[in-house]
Amino acid sequence: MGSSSLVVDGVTLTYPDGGGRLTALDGVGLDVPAGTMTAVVGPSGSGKSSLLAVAATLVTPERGRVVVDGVETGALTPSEKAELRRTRLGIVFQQPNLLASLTAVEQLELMARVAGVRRGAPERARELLSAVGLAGEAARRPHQLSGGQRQRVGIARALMNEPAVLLVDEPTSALDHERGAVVMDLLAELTRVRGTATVLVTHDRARLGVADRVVEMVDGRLAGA
Ligand SMILES: Nc1ncnc2c1ncn2[C@@H]1O[C@H](COP(=O)(O)OP(=O)(O)OP(=O)(O)O)[C@@H](O)[C@H]1O
Repeated sequence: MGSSSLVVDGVTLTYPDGGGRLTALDGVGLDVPAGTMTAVVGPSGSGKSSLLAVAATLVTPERGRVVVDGVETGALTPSEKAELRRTRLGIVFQQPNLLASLTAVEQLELMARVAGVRRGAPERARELLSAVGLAGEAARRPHQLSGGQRQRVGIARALMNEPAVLLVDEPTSALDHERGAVVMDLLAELTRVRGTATVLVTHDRARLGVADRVVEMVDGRLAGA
């Protein structure tokens, strides 16, 4: 699939473990076309977070390739990788880590400023907050938002620089059932509307129906499609 926005191919990653090495990813391959969402499930310690870290270019695998939006990341310098993360990757962490002193709309505008994009940023920030159902909360600071609303600000912020690839770590872990369902539906909709190649790591098997594809990580290997 040459048109996939995210290609992970034959990736092996190990960590130091006592005197030896622990294999966290063992020849993992994953193609994620634009506008589709792949959910990654699997037991604790199976390698799901490691896969996201490799796809995010935060960790360099020993073997294999990671291609983001057509860019081979293997040959990039650290600063080129940082630039790639700012401009082509959207990352949603378990905890959105919003800045306490900034309003919702300012959290998004800051993202644009960091990426060096100023033109149209306020309008785009408001449009994205509206897309995640927070048009009325734009002027609120994190302590004035619920956990689910903060998570949605984190999602909107990740989309601020129009990333080709959206990486999402356990988006519903801090949310109750109903709010978790809202976030999953929202991610599926944003994936289609914004055309991102989305990878979502989750423990929650109840709402996998909204993903285009579900893969299971077991002992550092991917199974199922
Ligand atoms: N920085 C590290 N140094 C050493 N070992 C690590 C490191 N990070 C992860 N590991 C090990 O690599 C394996 C895969 O971990 P990883 O965090 O990717 O799993 P996971 O599926 O995301 O787990 P969880 O669902 O609990 O978050 C585990 O055995 C873990 O202990």
